[in-house]
Amino acid sequence: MENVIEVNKLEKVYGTQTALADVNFQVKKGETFGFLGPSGSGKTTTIKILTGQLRPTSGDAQVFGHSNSALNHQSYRQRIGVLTDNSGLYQRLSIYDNLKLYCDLYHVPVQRIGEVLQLVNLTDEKKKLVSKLSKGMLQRVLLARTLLHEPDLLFLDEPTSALDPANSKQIHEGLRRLNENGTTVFLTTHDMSEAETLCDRVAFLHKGKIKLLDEPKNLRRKYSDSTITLELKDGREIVLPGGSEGADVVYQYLSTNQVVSIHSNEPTLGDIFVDITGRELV
Ligand SMILES: Nc1ncnc2c1ncn2[C@@H]1O[C@H](COP(=O)(O)OP(=O)(O)OP(=O)(O)O)[C@@H](O)[C@H]1O
Repeated sequence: MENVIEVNKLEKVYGTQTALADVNFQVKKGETFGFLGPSGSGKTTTIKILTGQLRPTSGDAQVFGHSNSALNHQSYRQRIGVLTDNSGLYQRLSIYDNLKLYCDLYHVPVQRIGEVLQLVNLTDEKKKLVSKLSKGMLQRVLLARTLLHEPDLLFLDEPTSALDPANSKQIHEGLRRLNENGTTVFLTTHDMSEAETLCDRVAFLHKGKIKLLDEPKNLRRKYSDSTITLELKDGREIVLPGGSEGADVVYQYLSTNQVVSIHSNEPTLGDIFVDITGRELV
């Protein structure tokens, strides 16, 4: 499959602070790629390099075949969307009028407004003034604006941080619909459940280095201890080894009708991250 992003030996040093050290990864066309890491691990620096806002100290970041020196060109910018926390919305205008202004400015047909509002589930709210919106709605308007020019590649830096679960879910649904339409998404987050929900593959970044890169299900399988937990009707929980030894015991409890539930003990992405780096995600 075609690679949309190719990053080789990327390094970024700010003064004496190394933000990225020998970072290598590829993002395939149509995939949702999660760049995960705690605060200060280098996520924003990577997005800034990939969107042409920052030059790397060394190494190469290619997007759509353009090398990093060409990533601030207009032709590249038209193919990407970047969701940042910089709102730039007009408070006294409605959602619709804000989006229309953007359409006029960037020569996007106004019919597109209806499509993007539907994607972020704001069709019924389009006449509301931006000054009256909740944080979650505001974030959805910003996402809608990012999508107006139909970018092939979307960069999202912590899209749901500071949102409540209901609003995060709305954003996730919009992103899933986009992904179904073939948009490639590069997402940074420190929210591991968000990554599990949305990402085809994830990279774990720690202190500017990629520690792991794979599909979430492969990582969970790789780091699973293969044990099984049985919850019994008398309230006990029994942890059993996988394989035939555990299967025999499971069968005995099942055949005597004592079992409430059976779980395989797969780790979450958060567990794996802590295992690899020895620290919690914050
Ligand atoms: N302009 C800058 N000047 C100096 N150091 C910087 C600059 N920008 C970032 N850094 C440092 O580079 C490292 C990586 O920062 P970066 O913002 O990329 O991390 P992050 O993973 O996006 O963090 P967060 O989740 O808090 O946004 C940090 O140690 C940070 O202090």
